[in-house]
Amino acid sequence: MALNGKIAVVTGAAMGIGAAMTEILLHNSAKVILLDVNDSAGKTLKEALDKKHGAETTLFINCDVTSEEQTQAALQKTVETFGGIDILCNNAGILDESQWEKTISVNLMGIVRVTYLALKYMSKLTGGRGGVIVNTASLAGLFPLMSCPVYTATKFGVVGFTRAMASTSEASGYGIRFNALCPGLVQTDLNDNIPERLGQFSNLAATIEKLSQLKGVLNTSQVAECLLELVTDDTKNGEALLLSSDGKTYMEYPVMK
Ligand SMILES: NC(=O)C1=CN([C@@H]2O[C@H](COP(=O)(O)OP(=O)(O)OC[C@H]3O[C@@H](n4cnc5c(N)ncnc54)[C@H](O)[C@@H]3O)[C@@H](O)[C@H]2O)C=CC1
Ligand SMILES: CCCCCC(=O)CC\C=C/C=C/C=C/[C@@H](O)[C@@H](O)CCCC(=O)O
Repeated sequence: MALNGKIAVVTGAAMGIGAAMTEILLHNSAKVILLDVNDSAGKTLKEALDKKHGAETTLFINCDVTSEEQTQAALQKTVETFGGIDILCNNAGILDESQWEKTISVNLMGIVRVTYLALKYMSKLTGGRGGVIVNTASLAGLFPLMSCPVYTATKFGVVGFTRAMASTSEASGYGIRFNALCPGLVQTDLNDNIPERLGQFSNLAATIEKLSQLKGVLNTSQVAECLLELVTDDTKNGEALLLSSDGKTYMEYPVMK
């Protein structure tokens, strides 16, 4: 898919990986709707993007992906303003093992919610143009992270949901590709104050430090490059793209006979 003039929605766009995804999409001439709960960070980023890319190329909407009402309103505003949605990057996520229900609500239920609401506008079955949905999972969606069992569970869920929806879409004719992005540790705010984020497992904080020393820490631009690949390569559907300091590779799954 060529990105020129395409309409992309990015959740969790105000900071970290989402902000880098927004930048690379704009750089490739897409228009981007930034959804985030962090109003001040979203507005600050929008102002900076206006100077660089022009005000008409982006829209920031304060939207909590755990809210059906806010998400529906944000997608409706997107379509009213830009005429459709071609690309959805389900990226919003948190790490807070002490608030495990909230973690499931944002990381897994949020992705299901935004996807189902966006289908109405994207699916060829309901008048949409088709397109691509990329869900930010994690290496912890493929390999267990011992200090973060609930975060791990949500990310395994995201990978499973993505792969199942890829088959659903193919079988039903939505015209939408679904792929999961699985980075290792990335330098963002999510990696600050790790002991507090681990809750009852804070005794294992040193294992994360060890992991970062052993495997290194990625920067957000490296993750954004992988997003670009999953969005633009029309052959990719139902894939999980792993990114670590060793490089990128597609997960190979056994085929059921
Ligand atoms: N930083 C890392 O090491 C890795 C992060 N990831 C995943 O990447 C995604 C982005 O994370 P980072 O950029 O690292 O974190 P971050 O904390 O820097 O940014 C997350 C963004 O999501 C927003 N957000 C949080 N809850 C939200 C909600 N309910 N509705 C809308 N927006 C919400 C935040 O306000 C923030 O702007 C997450 O899904 C995370 O699990 C995956 C692998 C590694
Ligand atoms: C608090 C850290 C935030 C992590 C956010 C992420 O999504 C990063 C996940 C990155 C890598 C996960 C790799 C898991 C690998 C394990 O299966 C094993 O190889 C490492 C064991 C160490 C451990 O479990 O801590």
